[in-house]
Amino acid sequence: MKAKIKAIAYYLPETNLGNEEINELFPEWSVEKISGKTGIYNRHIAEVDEFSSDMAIKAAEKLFSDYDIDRNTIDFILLCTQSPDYILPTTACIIQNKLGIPTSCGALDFNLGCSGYIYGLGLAKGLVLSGIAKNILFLTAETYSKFIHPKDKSNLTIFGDGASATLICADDGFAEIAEFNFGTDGKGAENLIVKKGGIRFPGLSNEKDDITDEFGNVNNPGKLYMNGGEIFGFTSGAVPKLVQNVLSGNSLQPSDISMYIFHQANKYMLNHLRKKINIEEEKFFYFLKDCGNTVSSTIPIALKEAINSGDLSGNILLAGFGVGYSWGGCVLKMQ
Ligand SMILES: CC(C)(COP(=O)(O)OP(=O)(O)OC[C@H]1O[C@@H](n2cnc3c(N)ncnc32)[C@H](O)[C@@H]1OP(=O)(O)O)[C@@H](O)C(=O)NCCC(=O)NCCSC(=O)CC(=O)O
Repeated sequence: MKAKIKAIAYYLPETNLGNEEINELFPEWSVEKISGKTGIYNRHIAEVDEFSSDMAIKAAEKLFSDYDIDRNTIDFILLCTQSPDYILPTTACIIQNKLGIPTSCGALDFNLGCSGYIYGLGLAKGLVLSGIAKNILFLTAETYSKFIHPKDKSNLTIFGDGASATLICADDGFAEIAEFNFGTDGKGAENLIVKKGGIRFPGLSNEKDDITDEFGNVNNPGKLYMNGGEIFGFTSGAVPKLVQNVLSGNSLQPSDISMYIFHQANKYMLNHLRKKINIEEEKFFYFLKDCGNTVSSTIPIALKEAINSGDLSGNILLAGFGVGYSWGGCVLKMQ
């Protein structure tokens, strides 16, 4: 038996945040400076009353209608999110009910960021190959905008909200999910973190807790903190090794890969990785201009766009890396 991807869809919220608006707030960063550094021109931002379940449901409904999928066949829901609607219950349960998927399905959330799509494919493959499930609805959804401090220009330029839906089936689909490689280093936990709002430090962020650092950057323990330099250093070390491990785990050479689709962190990071790993530009997919870094949704969004562009074939190497630290990669064999 093989686990295969049968369908992918995604959803981006309607409200846009363009570089012009960010430049109005932070005149020291011109429109060109932002796009030149990040490769991002626009992000989509969830409405005040729009949450991860709402976005994941929209992505799933699009998947069902675009591919004419019968929701009664879904027997497992996986949701990757770090911005769940509630601490409990699991958001996947709310989604099962709202989508009208049969109660005979399993459903769970898992908390990962930019490596999350790869982990989800791994979990889905395990469920299929063990015979536990046949048709898995794998969702990713993040509303990072609700974590970002309005005065934090660095995170504002990079992250956007979004959701994706992928259907993984037993022996039915356009891409076989081949071999994986995973890694974790919790030493980096402090470098990408929202400290407040869990159980250790409960409560909402409060303006009086704002902290201004020596460079004038403002943050707050209830908002997203990113040490960009440290994350850059981690990624630069971990991802080349990850790619090597994924290639050897699949008994492939770099020349056997027809397209590399990495987590779309930002252009500066992606260009650095592409050059360091020595990947030809035409084999390296970029898709972040209009949506930014949507965390666990960047890979499925880019994969969908690469499929739409019409020339995806052979072996595709996916790689995700980020918060945790956590990383993972795998090969898709296009059918
Ligand atoms: C954030 C960065 C792009 C910042 O780049 P640098 O480290 O070079 O920045 P720096 O502070 O040294 O500044 C160098 C010059 O770049 C400018 N600069 C920095 N950030 C900028 C931005 N966002 N837009 C425009 N200009 C920017 C500075 O003003 C400065 O300009 P001048 O030279 O004119 O003074 C980079 O550190 C990076 O790529 N870090 C990794 C971030 C990342 O990948 N995060 C997501 C992974 S995890 C994830 O996605 C989420 C998850 O897992 O949940």
